[in-house]
Amino acid sequence: MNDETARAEMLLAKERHHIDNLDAILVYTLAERFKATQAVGRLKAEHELPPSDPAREERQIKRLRKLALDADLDPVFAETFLNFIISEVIRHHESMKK
Ligand SMILES: C=C(O[C@@H]1C=C(C(=O)O)C=C[C@H]1O)C(=O)O
Repeated sequence: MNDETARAEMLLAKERHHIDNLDAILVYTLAERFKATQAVGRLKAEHELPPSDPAREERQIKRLRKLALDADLDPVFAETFLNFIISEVIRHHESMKK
């Protein structure tokens, strides 16, 4: 292995370590989000409120698209990702219904 390859390997390992830390943040963040949405789901089930709230979702998507643009993240990706999470949350809320 020449010096340049060795340096590339070192940079790769460093970036991958950074990625691993970011993945951990994502997992813990998602876990916290699902804990919060579970609490919302319990309230909805107890008070016979509908599992989904399309108006709230519309506001969230609008806000998230703006945040994504500010953060240099593809807003279409951000929207798809949030919709994926929200549909899982709604599925949980459906199953909590009495
Ligand atoms: C968590 C809620 O339930 C649903 C899930 C949402 C979410 O995951 O952000 C948003 C709106 C609802 O469709 C809520 O009503 O706040």
